[in-house]
Amino acid sequence: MQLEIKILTKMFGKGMVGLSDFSIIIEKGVLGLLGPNGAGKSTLMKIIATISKPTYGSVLLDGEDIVKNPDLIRKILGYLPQDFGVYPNLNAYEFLKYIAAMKGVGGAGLNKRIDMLLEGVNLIADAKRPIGTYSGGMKQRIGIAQALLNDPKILIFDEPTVGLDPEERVRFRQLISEMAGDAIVILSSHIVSDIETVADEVAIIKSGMLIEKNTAPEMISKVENKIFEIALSQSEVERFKSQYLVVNTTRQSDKMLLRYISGTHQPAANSRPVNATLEDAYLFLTKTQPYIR
Ligand SMILES: Nc1ncnc2c1ncn2[C@@H]1O[C@H](COP(=O)(O)OP(=O)(O)OP(=O)(O)O)[C@@H](O)[C@H]1O
Repeated sequence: MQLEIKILTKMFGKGMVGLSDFSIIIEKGVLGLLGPNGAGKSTLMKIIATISKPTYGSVLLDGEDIVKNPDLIRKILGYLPQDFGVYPNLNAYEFLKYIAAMKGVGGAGLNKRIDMLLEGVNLIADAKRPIGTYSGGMKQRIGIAQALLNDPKILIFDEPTVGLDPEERVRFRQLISEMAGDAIVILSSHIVSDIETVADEVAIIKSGMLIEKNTAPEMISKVENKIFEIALSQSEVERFKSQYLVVNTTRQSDKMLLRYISGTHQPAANSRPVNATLEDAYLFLTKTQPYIR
């Protein structure tokens, strides 16, 4: 299975651009979308989920355009939107049965699948109380379960880990690894480590355009030997920031410890090299690299 997105553009009123000539090929596995606020991640996911139509461009599922024929993807799609709403008076079982009916999922195995999903998102114990009484993280988990109801071949999760505590984030990653199988899974997050642990490939988006699509180790290799730390006094920090791309600043007794990317410059005197992370690569690529056209 393959999704080929070709020169996709989404323009909103008043000249707002959601996506601009965006092209990417997505194949089986987990693709993590990273990008600053307003980069276009949700816009891209909504168009693939056929919730929104592009201004122009096409989305081909194994060669067939789903913009023209949305039913091709809808029956094999699981989607968790960013602003997932629930019916507060229904309990988890009732809600999932309702979504199953809307998706046309039924049959003898439905109750078993609902139990398995509720187990997977750790909601069995709370499954009989109204969703309106759930915490934000619990609502997010019922959202994850509903996206998986129809054993989808294409799964789209818009910021699925928002509101999840660390233990639930680990559980989510396990669930995705178990469920992914032969599916295409697309997920966005602002938490780089969430993407790094679960994604086979990462796409970095900025201003509606693709900056890089690669595996996390390949991206990290682009900043290998470029990451340094230096301890400076408070008065030296601003000048240093004007010369180098500083990715993190922490206080260390009377000094400031700056983590920075040397880029094409020589590292500053008295710096020490440190191992690069995906977060460093992300910041380097979003701050310095041109867009892919
Ligand atoms: N309905 C809309 N009307 C006008 N502009 C919109 C609309 N939806 C999105 N945009 C604009 O399109 C751009 C991309 O937005 P989008 O929500 O896709 O970004 P995002 O990467 O998902 O951001 P975030 O990480 O903050 O969720 C932004 O500039 C946003 O303001």
